[in-house]
Amino acid sequence: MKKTHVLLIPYPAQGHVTPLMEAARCLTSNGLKVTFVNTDFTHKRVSACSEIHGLSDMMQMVSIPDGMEACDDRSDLGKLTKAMFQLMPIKLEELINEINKKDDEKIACIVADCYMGWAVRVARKMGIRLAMFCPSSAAVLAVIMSLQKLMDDEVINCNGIPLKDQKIQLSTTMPFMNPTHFIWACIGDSVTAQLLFDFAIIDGKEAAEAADHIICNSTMDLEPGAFTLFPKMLPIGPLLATIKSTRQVGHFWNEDSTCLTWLDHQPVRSVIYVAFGSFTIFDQTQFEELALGLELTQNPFLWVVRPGTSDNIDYVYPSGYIERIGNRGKMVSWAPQQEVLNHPSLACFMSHCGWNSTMEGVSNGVPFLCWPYFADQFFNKTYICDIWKNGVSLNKDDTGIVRREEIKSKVEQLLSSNNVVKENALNLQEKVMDCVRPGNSSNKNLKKFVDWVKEGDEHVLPNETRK
Ligand SMILES: O=c1ccn([C@@H]2O[C@H](COP(=O)(O)OP(=O)(O)O[C@H]3O[C@H](CO)[C@@H](O)[C@H](O)[C@H]3O)[C@@H](O)[C@H]2O)c(=O)[nH]1
Repeated sequence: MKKTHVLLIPYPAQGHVTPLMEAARCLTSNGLKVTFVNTDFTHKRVSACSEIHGLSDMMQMVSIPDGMEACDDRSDLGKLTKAMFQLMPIKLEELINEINKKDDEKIACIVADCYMGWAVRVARKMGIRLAMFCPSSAAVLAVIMSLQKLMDDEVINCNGIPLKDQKIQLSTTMPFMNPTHFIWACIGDSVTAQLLFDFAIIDGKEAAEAADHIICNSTMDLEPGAFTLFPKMLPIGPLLATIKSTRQVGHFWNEDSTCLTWLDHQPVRSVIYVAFGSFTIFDQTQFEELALGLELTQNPFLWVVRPGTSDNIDYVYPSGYIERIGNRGKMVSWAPQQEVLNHPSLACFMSHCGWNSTMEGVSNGVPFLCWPYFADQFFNKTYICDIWKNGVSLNKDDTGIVRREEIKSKVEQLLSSNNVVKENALNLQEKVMDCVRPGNSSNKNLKKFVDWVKEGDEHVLPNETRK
């Protein structure tokens, strides 16, 4: 029997590839055939790190060039985004033509990352239906979809630069947002911010408007305001491999699974898990303060010290540190994070608040110590500390450093016996995990989305508002 064939294309970053691969697994387990298109560069990284565990034969992984030279620095997100915008539409069209020539099951639908909005032009030109995937919070996409209103209200100018230093609300049911925390406004320098605004955000808005549906790694309970404001956004999250007792796929670095055995030997709810996703870079001073702060806490800790990205920072631990810490601390270069967060010995998560880490921590009832670095992470911290109240913030001093005493004091505050934040984290976990149970909101939204892909436009998709 013929299968409906869907093409999925993520932005080439860790926090985009992994959740879209998980979405792909949800689609294949619902009977769809998936072609997953990475950039050549990402494809090599992913293939080098993982035998792609548990991928169904309904899913093929392919790649196209990203428009950069082999020697170019892909951590320059502005340049990368512009290069992809210029070359990838042509390459994607060629790829689809090639697939359609060979394969009886022609591409019926493109599901593009909302930061790869240029896909809308390919979909239109080739007459293929388009849906989008939102790897960040629905609130971030709600901001992108409200660009015109934000310009009309003079919150931002036509280049996306914030004009007001006061918090705004997109609707009365949405949280207050600081325009200086809009995603493009806090990515790197002004040149990078402008390139991202011009080549990802503007197109992302157009594509989100044109797309029939936008599937989101979120839940109705977490972001009711955003999903009510834009009902074409369908929460299907949390997208977690651990829900299906499988392993997360699509890593850019090799996971060090020895930390799971180490966790097995730690007391229940004792370990501080410290990980800052795939982009965060600290300078040596900050690195040392963090090391010494963890030492001061007296708790066991598991710390992901990811190899430096483009600037190849080789961190130096404080003198005698490794000997003093001994087995109380475990440092790894990349952890199987979803399994770590699911481990009973976890007490809290010191995190940069990337959206995937946020969803993974929330889904496991782990309270957060928030330390945002860039992009949407400042807003995600607002969700955690001010709206859901399942975490506390680590504050910088006047020189921009989070000091060791701050780390010690916030860990103690968070882990003290009667802390309501821990209780909030457990309550939130229950609500969020309930959404994926058969018949509940995320599960229904996924099924409706799959039906729409399979059967075409006759399916009207009102957003599944309540469980
Ligand atoms: O040792 C580690 C550390 C992380 N992860 C995984 O890597 C992903 C990281 O994603 P995320 O927490 O979202 O962080 P980033 O990689 O920094 O993600 C980028 O993309 C996200 C989605 O758009 C944004 O929310 C972030 O701000 C942006 O930095 C998660 O699934 C983690 O489980 C591991 O498996 N092992």
